[in-house]
Amino acid sequence: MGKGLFITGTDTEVGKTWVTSVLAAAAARRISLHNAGQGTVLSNPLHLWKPIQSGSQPGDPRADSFRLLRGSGIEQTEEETVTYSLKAPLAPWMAARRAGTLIPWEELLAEGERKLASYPRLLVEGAGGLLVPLTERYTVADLAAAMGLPLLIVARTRLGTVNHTLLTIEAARQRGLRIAGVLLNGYPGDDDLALSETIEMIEQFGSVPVLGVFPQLEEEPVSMEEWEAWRDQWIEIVESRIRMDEIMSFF
Ligand SMILES: Nc1ncnc2c1ncn2[C@@H]1O[C@H](COP(=O)(O)OP(=O)(O)OP(=O)(O)O)[C@@H](O)[C@H]1O
Ligand SMILES: C[C@H](N)[C@@H](CCCCCC(=O)O)NC(=O)O
Ligand SMILES: [Mg+2]
Repeated sequence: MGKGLFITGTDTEVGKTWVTSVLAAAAARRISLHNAGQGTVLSNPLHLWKPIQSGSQPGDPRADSFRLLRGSGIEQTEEETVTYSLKAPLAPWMAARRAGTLIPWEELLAEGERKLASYPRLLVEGAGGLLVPLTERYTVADLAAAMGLPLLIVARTRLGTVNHTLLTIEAARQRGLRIAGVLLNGYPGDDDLALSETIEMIEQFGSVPVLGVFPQLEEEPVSMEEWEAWRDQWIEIVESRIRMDEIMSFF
């Protein structure tokens, strides 16, 4: 069985797609360097999966399936990246219901199992936060639990995030989920004291490590060349500010 991490967030729009793609880019680079040192070349060192996306279709530059691949530089198709795409920008259960369908839960789990068995490393991005309903019975947390993957929780840096993060941690623990750690995203660089206090509160009350802080940067690029430069810039940030060894010990 391959190893993997399930990336969730304290909310929708916290930066899960952004964080997942730059972690994948940095991890792929590390793996390629390691393999080259050993004289082996692996074309796909890791695989990305967005089980369900709502509000966009493959091919749309705003779709998570598109941005995950552009941001990471990982070579896989968008069709391999996302399993179900739903038109309405809503919780997947409701987006599916509005489309007159239901996400087939057993098939979704089977696809997750297949991916875990097929790839040495898998990064999975949820939709919205941990308790977002995917079907009339199951949430994002149930998918992470069924796949047996530890959680990486992406949170904001602004006021309010301590509460959101601790609630997410508590809900995860209640469901028996393991937590690899928390990543804070979008720090505007304006108050280092408040940032370190936020980290201290999350670590002390949540008993989880905060594995790094991503700064707030300019908006995402458009052209291929811009995406490449964007990636390089983020790989440097990951290598200098994120505890990548600890993150990679999980996948
Ligand atoms: N560090 C950052 N600096 C600047 N903008 C960012 C940063 N991280 C994310 N963004 C922007 O914030 C928006 C939301 O990010 P993203 O799409 O990654 O959120 P998400 O948690 O994946 O949301 P969803 O629940 O829809 O999957 C995007 O427009 C993204 O470009
Ligand atoms: C539409 C969003 N972008 C997201 C789903 C977010 C659902 C949030 C529901 C809620 O917590 O109220 N979809 C997705 O990640 O594909
Ligand atoms: Mg996303």
